[in-house]
Amino acid sequence: MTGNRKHSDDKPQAKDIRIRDTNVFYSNFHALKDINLDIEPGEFFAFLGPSGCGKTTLLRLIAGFVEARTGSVQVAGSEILSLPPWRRDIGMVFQSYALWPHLSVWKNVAFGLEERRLPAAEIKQRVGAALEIVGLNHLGNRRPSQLSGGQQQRVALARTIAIEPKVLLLDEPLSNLDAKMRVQVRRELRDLQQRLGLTTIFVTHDQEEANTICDRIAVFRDGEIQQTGAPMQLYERPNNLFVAGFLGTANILEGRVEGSGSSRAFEVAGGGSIPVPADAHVPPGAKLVFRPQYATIGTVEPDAVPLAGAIAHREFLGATVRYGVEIGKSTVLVDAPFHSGDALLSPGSKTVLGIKPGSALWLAA
Ligand SMILES: Nc1ncnc2c1ncn2[C@@H]1O[C@H](COP(=O)(O)OP(=O)(O)OP(=O)(O)O)[C@@H](O)[C@H]1O
Repeated sequence: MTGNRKHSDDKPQAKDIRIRDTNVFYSNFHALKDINLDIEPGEFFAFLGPSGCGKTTLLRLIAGFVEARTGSVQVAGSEILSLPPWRRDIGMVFQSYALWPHLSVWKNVAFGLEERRLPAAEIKQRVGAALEIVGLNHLGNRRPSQLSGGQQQRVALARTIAIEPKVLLLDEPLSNLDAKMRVQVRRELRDLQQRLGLTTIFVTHDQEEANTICDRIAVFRDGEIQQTGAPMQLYERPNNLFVAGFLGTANILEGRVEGSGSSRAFEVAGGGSIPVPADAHVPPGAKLVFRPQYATIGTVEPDAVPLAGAIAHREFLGATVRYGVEIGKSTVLVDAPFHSGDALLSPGSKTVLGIKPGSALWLAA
């Protein structure tokens, strides 16, 4: 992108981030608890979790706006917690974009470079290159108020890229955009991140956003990381009920495991029994969890177990019909494929679900 990059492919060398035994308090409130996390060079990594779980606090800790009581954060092998924010070489894009309203797009992008007192020729080159990367070179003279939300977001990105950070931090950067723009801009973000090869952390509470653009995700809850993994891994093999419920729709059947060894069975609260596969690891207090597409409705395949239920509600979604089905004390969601001419099941009618024990998850809180 600019003259002082050392690599032949014109990409900065991607940096890794290592976070160890990190605790953050706001007065007496324990906001981050024993965080340990490795982010690989060039990874697009998401901090995902509900509001107030500590995602932004960890991002701000890395950026230098929050202090840790214990622990360490290393970027490319160097400890950064003792450095002030401006010496960390970390670029952060805020939810609000934080653009200067009275400055042109060009001036907004140049601002951080002027602060660093770079030579005018280099500023010109870097601003031009950064605006080129985000496709806004033709709008350099406009003010932020004369841009769409997506364009403003790209100016904020350009401003951050221009300082050539080692690491890019994005704090819910799409939340001010409407649904259609969000989908478009998130693809652009992914594409840009790949081209720049920058290690990037993306904070979001939207699992679809995290799933679609990130290589790996850390799921947060109450200041702790519950699980870290690739989106598919978290979806297919969640550690607990919270992670299962946060990534996609998870049906939880109330009940308990009884028996032992090869005769274990999950006794469904309100009626029904499902054998537990011999190799299944079942934590104490586990519930049976399954995804809506892993049960059949009205038919039971040979390796599945029947459970009697009643239709509580239905939603016609086009390619599928999503039924709410009451099974004992639980209501679960099941997707049935829809073909033209199919008769839909009516709320109140009795039905049977087919559940394959092998596709079930056994998860505790
Ligand atoms: N400056 C502060 N002083 C005291 N408590 C704070 C401060 N900043 C954040 N908190 C609290 O710390 C917890 C974590 O906040 P944080 O902003 O990291 O959450 P988050 O997961 O990013 O949430 P959101 O998605 O709503 O932004 C919350 O309970 C919040 O109220």
